[in-house]
Amino acid sequence: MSAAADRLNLTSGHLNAGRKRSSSSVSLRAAEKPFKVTVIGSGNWGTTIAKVVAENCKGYPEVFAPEVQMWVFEEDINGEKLTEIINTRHQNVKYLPNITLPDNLVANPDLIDSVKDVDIIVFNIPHQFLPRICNQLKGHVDRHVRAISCLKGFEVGANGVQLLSSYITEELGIQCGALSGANIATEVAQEHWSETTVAYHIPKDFRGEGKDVDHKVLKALFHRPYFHVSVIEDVAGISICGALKNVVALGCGFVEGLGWGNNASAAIQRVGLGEIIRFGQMFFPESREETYYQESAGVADLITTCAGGRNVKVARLMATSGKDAWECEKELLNGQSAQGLITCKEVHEWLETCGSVEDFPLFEAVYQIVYNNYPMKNLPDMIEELDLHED
Ligand SMILES: NC(=O)C1=CN([C@@H]2O[C@H](COP(=O)(O)OP(=O)(O)OC[C@H]3O[C@@H](n4cnc5c(N)ncnc54)[C@H](O)[C@@H]3O)[C@@H](O)[C@H]2O)C=CC1
Ligand SMILES: O=C(CO)COP(=O)(O)O
Repeated sequence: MSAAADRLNLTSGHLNAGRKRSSSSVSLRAAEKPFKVTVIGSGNWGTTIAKVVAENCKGYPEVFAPEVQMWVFEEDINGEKLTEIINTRHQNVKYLPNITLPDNLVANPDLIDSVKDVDIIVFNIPHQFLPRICNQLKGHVDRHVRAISCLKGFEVGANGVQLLSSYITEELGIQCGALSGANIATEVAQEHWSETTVAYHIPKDFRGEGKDVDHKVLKALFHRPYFHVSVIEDVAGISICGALKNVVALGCGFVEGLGWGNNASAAIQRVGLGEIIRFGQMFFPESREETYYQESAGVADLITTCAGGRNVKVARLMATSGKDAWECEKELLNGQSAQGLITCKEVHEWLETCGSVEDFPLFEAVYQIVYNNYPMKNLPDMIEELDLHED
């Protein structure tokens, strides 16, 4: 095959869409051996991303193996296994109802079997389950496998506060980037247009174009006509915003539930964005400030989550019902997870460890409301009292 012939000219609607820094070229080298892709996770976002990935793997057989495995945490749904329902009716009736999934997406309840001979793993589970999943995967994933984390959260432990992509790299010894954006799953699943950001560092042991995963391969894997992808390098920036906007969204839900309206919600988002950026500067100096403003994973995700995400809904119900966070999550989400409830605790623990709680009054206020029943109506004072700009 000639050099020209072995390059795929992906349609302009594919690689060329939008402003893109990483993929000025529209050509993508056919893989020597098509990359085999597995998605770990089958919740609301897990299933949506699996649909996106399966559509592209079917569309680009020169680059990807058409069959995509999706690891499913098996559940019994009215006497039927969820995996059987997905594989026969091509719907995830519990976590993404009324969306038809591609028939090349195969649900697999066996985690280890789902990553057999895999080249690319897309992690997409609620982040509290990641340590157990990584533990199970240890020894079953080759070091040349590449990964993308779609999770939003942090891991806080003996190593301090860690990005989930770094945690995956450390636990499994594989290169891992991240995908994050203004992406309410059901809207993406319904193929309403949105943008996202993928961030990935090319590893030192990169084996070459056509043999290994690079920015163009990642763009081909995730970009759809209805899901426009920007590929950048700032893994830390997109991950910090993805994790922390869930905490800010809880604050928005509280003031909305109290009936304070749009001004109060905007004030929470303003303060929240400032704290997100400060958190990045203090603990992940490698993150880039422009990521927060320019990328979908930045302020756009903050806006969409505060407008219509699950975290804001749970917090709103807490305010209107007086019920605790866990009751509200259970009542509203049918097994899905409002990640901000866990992230605000992780952030609090980390900030306490490093004596920085007072630098992040909104994050701390959200934590105190969720875990220690502080009155939400005191939120403005809780932010003001600790305001760094006061004399
Ligand atoms: N849903 C959304 O709109 C978006 C979510 N995200 C992020 O993606 C990540 C995954 O979220 P979703 O897919 O929405 O999950 P989800 O919130 O729908 O959670 C349900 C999933 O958790 C699984 N699960 C329950 N118990 C488990 C266990 N013990 N071990 C492993 N898995 C278990 C369920 O089987 C199900 O697949 C989260 O970090 C979330 O913040 C990111 C963008 C959009
Ligand atoms: O991350 C999300 C949108 O990008 C979804 O936010 P929620 O988890 O609050 O629904």
